[in-house]
Amino acid sequence: MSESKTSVKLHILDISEPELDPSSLSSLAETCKTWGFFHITNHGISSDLYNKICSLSNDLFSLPSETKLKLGPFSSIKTYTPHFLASPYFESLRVSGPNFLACAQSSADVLFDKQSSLFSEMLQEYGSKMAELSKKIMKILLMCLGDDFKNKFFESEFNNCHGYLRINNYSAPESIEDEVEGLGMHTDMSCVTIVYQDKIGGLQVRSKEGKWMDISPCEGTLLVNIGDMLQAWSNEKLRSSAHRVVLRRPQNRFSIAFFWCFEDDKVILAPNDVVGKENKRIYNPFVCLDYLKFRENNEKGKFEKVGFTVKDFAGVKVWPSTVSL
Ligand SMILES: O=C(O)CCC(=O)C(=O)O
Ligand SMILES: [Fe+2]
Repeated sequence: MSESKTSVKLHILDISEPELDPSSLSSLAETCKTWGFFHITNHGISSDLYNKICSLSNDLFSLPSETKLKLGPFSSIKTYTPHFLASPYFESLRVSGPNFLACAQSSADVLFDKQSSLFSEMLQEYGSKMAELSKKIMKILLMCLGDDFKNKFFESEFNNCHGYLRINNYSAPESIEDEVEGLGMHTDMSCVTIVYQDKIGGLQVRSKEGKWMDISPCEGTLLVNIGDMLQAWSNEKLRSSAHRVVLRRPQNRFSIAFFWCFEDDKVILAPNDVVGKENKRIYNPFVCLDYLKFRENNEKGKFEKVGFTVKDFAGVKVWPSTVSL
């Protein structure tokens, strides 16, 4: 595997600030256009809540495979992604909102005879805080795109967004001589994703030139990235970057990703004001669910691999202006 020894330095946004000055907004806009990733600080999620969720999730992931397979991918409930589907080192549990409690509890009920509701209650707290954070982040991103865009577009375009969580468990590689892929290259299909990663590291973003850059864990911050839906809606003023996870240490890695998405029947079309007079629209309008299905069908149940991205699905084809025959 090609190794990267370079870390990228990303903008750190203080999400508790009521007003952002123009220079912070322009620096954030630049980071979003170049990398599509940034950190947020003062986010209100305690490390205590995260650690408790990790420890309870660990009880779940430690169960025998046959037990976990009751949750998917071939059962009716479909909240579990086993090893070997995305990567031999990766398994995950999905918890959908807005009722994170009910969703987590229905998974726990299948696996455990007697289970307290602590796990589900914590995921409810985590999920609802993430939904609130996503709204704040989206409003700030709209301010980055244009002066009055928060007032103009938040209620009308983003009010019906919904979120789901994926708790990711990466097993330790047997040998550390070479790094292994914990999660292959992909883009997220969301508007925004918020990732809480532990201290192990290994998340990498692909630069525009195709170079893999490390995103080192940054104490006290959460990582935010732009997904495909927002890349299309913003006419690529915000970038949905390919990323992956590499494992280099003989240790388990753990992360929780929250995906904030448009509603299934939403027609995604960049508003004229967002496209701007001097630019051309680079995506055709499309229905959110059609894109999700396109990804699912093209990956044969696999993970979100690049190759069938939103650009392949809805990008306006550019024909050469002169064709030599
Ligand atoms: O585990 C991570 O740090 C990132 C996970 C990720 O990219 C995803 O779940 O889409
Ligand atoms: Fe991702």
